[in-house]
Amino acid sequence: MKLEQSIKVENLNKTYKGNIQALDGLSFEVDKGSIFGLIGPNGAGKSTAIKIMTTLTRADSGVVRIGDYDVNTEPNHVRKIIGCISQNSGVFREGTARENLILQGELYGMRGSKLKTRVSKLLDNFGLNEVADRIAATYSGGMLRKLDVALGLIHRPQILFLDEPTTGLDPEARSSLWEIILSMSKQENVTVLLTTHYLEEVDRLADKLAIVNAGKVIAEGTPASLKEALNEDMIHISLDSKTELQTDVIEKALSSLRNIFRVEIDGNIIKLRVANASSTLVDVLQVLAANQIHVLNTSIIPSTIDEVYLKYTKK
Ligand SMILES: Nc1ncnc2c1ncn2[C@@H]1O[C@H](COP(=O)(O)OP(=O)(O)OP(=O)(O)O)[C@@H](O)[C@H]1O
Repeated sequence: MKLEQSIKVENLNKTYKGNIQALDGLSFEVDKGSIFGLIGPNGAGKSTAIKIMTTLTRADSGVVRIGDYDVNTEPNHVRKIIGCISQNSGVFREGTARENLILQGELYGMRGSKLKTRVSKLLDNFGLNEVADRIAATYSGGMLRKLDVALGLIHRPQILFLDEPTTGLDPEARSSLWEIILSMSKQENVTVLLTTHYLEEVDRLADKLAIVNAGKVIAEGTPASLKEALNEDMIHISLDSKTELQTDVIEKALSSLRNIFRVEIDGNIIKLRVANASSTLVDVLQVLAANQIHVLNTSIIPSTIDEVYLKYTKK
């Protein structure tokens, strides 16, 4: 069954002055209520895509639909249903968190008890109650970023755009911010599109991701499906340290097997990069046993999203 889409990007092109091509046929779709990661090297075109999707700039050609609206012909409708957190903070540093949130709500036409209740809920959910009445200039980087995201959510957007939201935060602040974003997106059924250079974040958080390079999507899928498609896991085999290591025998024995891309012998551990790890491990153990090489234990280490990313972006 095809899910309802919140974002549809079709064949987007954008060339900046000086003939700098930022987007070259970028296309992808984001399911409603899901978390979607756009990853790619510096200059791949992620921020440009976000600027187009959030109506801050226009594409030269291509179609973008945000919810039920077209960014070119209905930008005002788009702006009402999205929240954006850009790389630069939008917090007014001389105001408190509460004042920032009230001001932002008023900009969206919210007033009275409705606004007050929303501000209290966001201060609560983002753990900003204690500092709510202190000016933002005194906040830590983590608190400022939380306030930024809270500002983006004040008007209950359907779709939240986060451009590198956690850059510069320490691991604890990053994980705490993500926990809140995840919980808010589930509570309020918000679709989240994020860009980040922290690949383990998209691996853990994103339902789907797209790898962008030179302005186009070069790979797309769930983190698990992309890793599976890479089909390059590691096998580590520990050998008995009491027996003398016969490197040449091991290398010769393993060279008869298919599915092994790389063999490295590190002390008493044989490290193999392989395809079809489970069945290859069975073959490896048989070959080692036939050569009287005694194995103590084995482990399969699945490939990471970093490896998927490097494979596609290094091409
Ligand atoms: N306003 C602009 N004028 C001219 N060139 C631009 C402008 N904005 C971006 N570019 C260029 O367009 C290309 C794509 O940039 P963009 O910022 O969209 O990439 P990105 O993937 O977001 O990179 P990063 O990860 O560094 O934020 C780059 O070559 C960049 O130098």
